Amino acid sequence: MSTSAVLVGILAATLILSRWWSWWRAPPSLAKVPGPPAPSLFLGHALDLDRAPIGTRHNKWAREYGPTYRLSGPFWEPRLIVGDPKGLNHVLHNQDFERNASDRVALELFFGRGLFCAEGEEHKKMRKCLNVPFTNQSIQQVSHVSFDLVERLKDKRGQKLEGGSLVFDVTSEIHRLTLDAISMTMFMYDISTSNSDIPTLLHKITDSPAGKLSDIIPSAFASRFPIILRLPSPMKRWCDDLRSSLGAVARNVLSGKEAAGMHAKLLNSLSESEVAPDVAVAQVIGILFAGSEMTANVITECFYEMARNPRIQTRLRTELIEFEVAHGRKPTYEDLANSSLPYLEAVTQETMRTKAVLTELSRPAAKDTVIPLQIPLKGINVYEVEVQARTLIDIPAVDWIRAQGHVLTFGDGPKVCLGRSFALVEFKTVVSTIVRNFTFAEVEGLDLDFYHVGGNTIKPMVRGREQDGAQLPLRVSVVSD
Ligand code: HEM
Repeated sequence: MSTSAVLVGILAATLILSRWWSWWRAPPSLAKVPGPPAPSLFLGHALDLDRAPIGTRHNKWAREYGPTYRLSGPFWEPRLIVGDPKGLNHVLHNQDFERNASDRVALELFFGRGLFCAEGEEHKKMRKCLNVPFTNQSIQQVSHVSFDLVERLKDKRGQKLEGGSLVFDVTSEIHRLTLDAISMTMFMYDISTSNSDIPTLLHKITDSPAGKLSDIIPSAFASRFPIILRLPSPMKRWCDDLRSSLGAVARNVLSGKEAAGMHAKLLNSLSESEVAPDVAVAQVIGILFAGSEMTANVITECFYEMARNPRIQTRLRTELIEFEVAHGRKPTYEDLANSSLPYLEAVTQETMRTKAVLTELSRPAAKDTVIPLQIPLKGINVYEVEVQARTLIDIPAVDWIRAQGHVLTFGDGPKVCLGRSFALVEFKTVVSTIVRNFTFAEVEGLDLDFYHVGGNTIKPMVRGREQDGAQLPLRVSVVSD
């Protein structure tokens, strides 16, 4: 028998024993939490949940079992789903719940040891340093970059369409735009014109489909033995390559050749806080990644909804045209930031409310503790759940949570999104310019579903053509004035 087979055998046996030990030690209250039966003996709900289109499982279970219920992960690992308003607030604001150890190792592989891997005092210190370049004043100073980029995209697309209409995948252009926006504002670096391999690597990492057995089994082991994530794999290779390419950009930024705007503030803040060079590089990489991927996803989801709701699209365009007529100019940063266009503001808020692109916020308990609830556990009428250390707690991005007024799109608590103000202004800049100049329509005969993909985000796929990867084909036409 080969050494690797023996190693896998030992790991499997240890995992099964440790799961059995967890079950045995589990507080009785967790065993009493209601939940759906697992469709697979060994994989629990993991495979089914990862393969199902977004929104089709959690919403149904919440109706049946209430907002707090229990699922099974691979090898009988209990997962507590907390959609209760008081419960989720408690989890997100309390230091007894930390980011998943395997997520932290994965994020360290992605970005290096920065904000995404830190907890407690270390996280607080890093966050204080990184908050400095994200003030409204700094965002205003760099807002022209997004305006210039979207104008460039508008002109390029306008020329290709020659006044007519075309069907094309809108995701790639928007991803490139948001990557350029963050890299140019934060780092004075234009990735698109640099022939860099960064966009291709990002694409490979974030478009790798979830729901594959070959991913679920290792990630089940990784939750107990995070070191597994460091073993050779295509994902690890892409991450290493990405880190070295982004690292080269980051080191250039940190050498401080150019010093203006947000870039200078980030630089000064990192140097004043005496951040070690490898941590500074990790912070820069993390911001580049988080700043491009999430914003692109939420913008493309908005275009999809515009295509499905022509009435809303027309109303938004009318507001934009009326604004231009009344003011003799296009909306500026101040107009967008101060919500001077009420319908654009409503479209933005509604997109943020309904399109959380991070599918779930996972926070395992760091110690044995109790989660208070507003709505009692179904069937047993109890207003709290006892959890033991390492119990995996998931807050899913789903309709019933939003219906209670919790917009968790940017998370909440001490780890709330660092770039939310930046993202909101960028969203409004891109959506207002593109919708003013182009119309979007669904493509007849194509149905789209949204799936959980690698990188824990949501991406669209064409039904029946899922193997082609993430894409959002829409019919785009030029608006004639
Ligand atoms: C619409 C766009 C965006 C969405 C939906 C989004 C969503 C989120 C969410 C849900 C979290 C919390 C994760 C958790 O609790 O574990 C988060 C964290 C974070 N986001 Fe964003 N984000 C967006 C844009 C951005 C941008 C533009 C940047 C940077 C310029 C950014 C940088 C970060 C960073 C650094 C964190 C980690 C915060 C910490 O751990 O303290 N995000 N984001």
